[in-house]
Amino acid sequence: MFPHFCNFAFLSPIFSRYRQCWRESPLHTVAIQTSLDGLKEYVLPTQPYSRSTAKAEKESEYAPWSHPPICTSTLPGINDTLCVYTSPSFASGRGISLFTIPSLAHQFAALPAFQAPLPPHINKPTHTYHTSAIPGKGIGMLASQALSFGDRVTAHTPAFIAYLESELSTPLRETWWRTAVDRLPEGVKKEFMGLTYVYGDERVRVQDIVKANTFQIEVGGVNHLVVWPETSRLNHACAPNAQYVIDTDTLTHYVHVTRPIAPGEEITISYTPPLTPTQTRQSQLHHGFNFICTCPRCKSPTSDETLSRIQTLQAHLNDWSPASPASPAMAEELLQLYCDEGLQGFMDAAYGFAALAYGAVGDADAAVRYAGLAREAIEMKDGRGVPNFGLWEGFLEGGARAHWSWRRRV
Ligand SMILES: C[S@@+](CC[C@H](N)C(=O)[O-])C[C@H]1O[C@@H](n2cnc3c(N)ncnc32)[C@H](O)[C@@H]1O
Repeated sequence: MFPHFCNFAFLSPIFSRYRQCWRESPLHTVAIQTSLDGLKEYVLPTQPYSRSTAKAEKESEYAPWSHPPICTSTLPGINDTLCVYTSPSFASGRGISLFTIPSLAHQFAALPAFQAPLPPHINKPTHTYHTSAIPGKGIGMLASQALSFGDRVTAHTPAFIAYLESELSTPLRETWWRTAVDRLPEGVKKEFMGLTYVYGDERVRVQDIVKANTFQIEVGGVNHLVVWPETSRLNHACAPNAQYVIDTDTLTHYVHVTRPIAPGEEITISYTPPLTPTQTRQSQLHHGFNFICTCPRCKSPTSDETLSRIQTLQAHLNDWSPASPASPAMAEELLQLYCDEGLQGFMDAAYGFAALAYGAVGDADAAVRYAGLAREAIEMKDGRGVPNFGLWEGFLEGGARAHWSWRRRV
């Protein structure tokens, strides 16, 4: 049985913030939903692309894609075809392959990522980390030097993007995805094929790799699975010391440090929403990622009590009725609890509550300080395109005194 894989991504403007699990069916029970006629239109999955083919001479017709797209027949559930699009020259020759519908490939191709040279820090090796085997976790990423809040750990473009569908059978999907991966330049293809997997079944190796390593993004209203090979080595912790964000213009996956990391310490992100109870997180990790989390938060006897106190405090701070017990002291307690739980990468809401709580008692300096921290935390977690970023930007531009919350609790 295939488990499902969960991960998150946040995107705009053609993207939107999204969090969802990828559920896959067992290989042996998946019905082939495309007609046999459609098979005639498939190319051989492992047939290597030859630039000497006549079609390659017309490559500019397909720019930025190097090959004439090869497509499925029209799939009834989406009333469209899915095609393989590859650009070996993407990101200075790192390359990228997509499996998506033509209109969305067009949207991807219009992104700055395809239209202009990428900023030089993207896809550059950094000296911040190295990979190593971690007992019980496979390969992980360890800090190569002391890292501080806000330090950038990685900035990479993806190798593989696939439309999330349930139209194709697992074997057929494997055929198409393999074609997409086979067309990548050798370096990134090797990295992709060397990534970890869940089942170990060679027949579905590409899907297996995607299952263990994918993030999801929504593009034009459609979920896509995305693999960033370097970032894939980040293991999970329920109190992670790093946070990721995706720049939708450049398709770049960034990872930043959210609390000090000592040399040799493992760098981690959270695969699950960390403000859910231990059992929920455990179940998601087990079913989605096939491992039992043994991190300190999962073993802590008081972590769930702290979560419930966090929720109570947030409910009070969100209560603007005259009877509300909300106060700056309550906001400070909330901030402390987030820190105690190791959730420094998820403090945007807590900082926001603090900004409002201080503004509500007429402390403009503290309100502005916390609004700035809320904006910074959102930028690091969700990017600048999300509405909450604009909300705090607006607060800071207008000033605490102009905000609706000003002196609302005096
Ligand atoms: C995205 S990969 C992370 C890198 C992976 N460890 C590797 O060897 O390439 C996800 C897989 O890593 C392993 N993993 C990640 N975090 C873990 C943790 N906290 N404990 C145990 N295994 C973990 C699981 O096997 C999971 O399916």
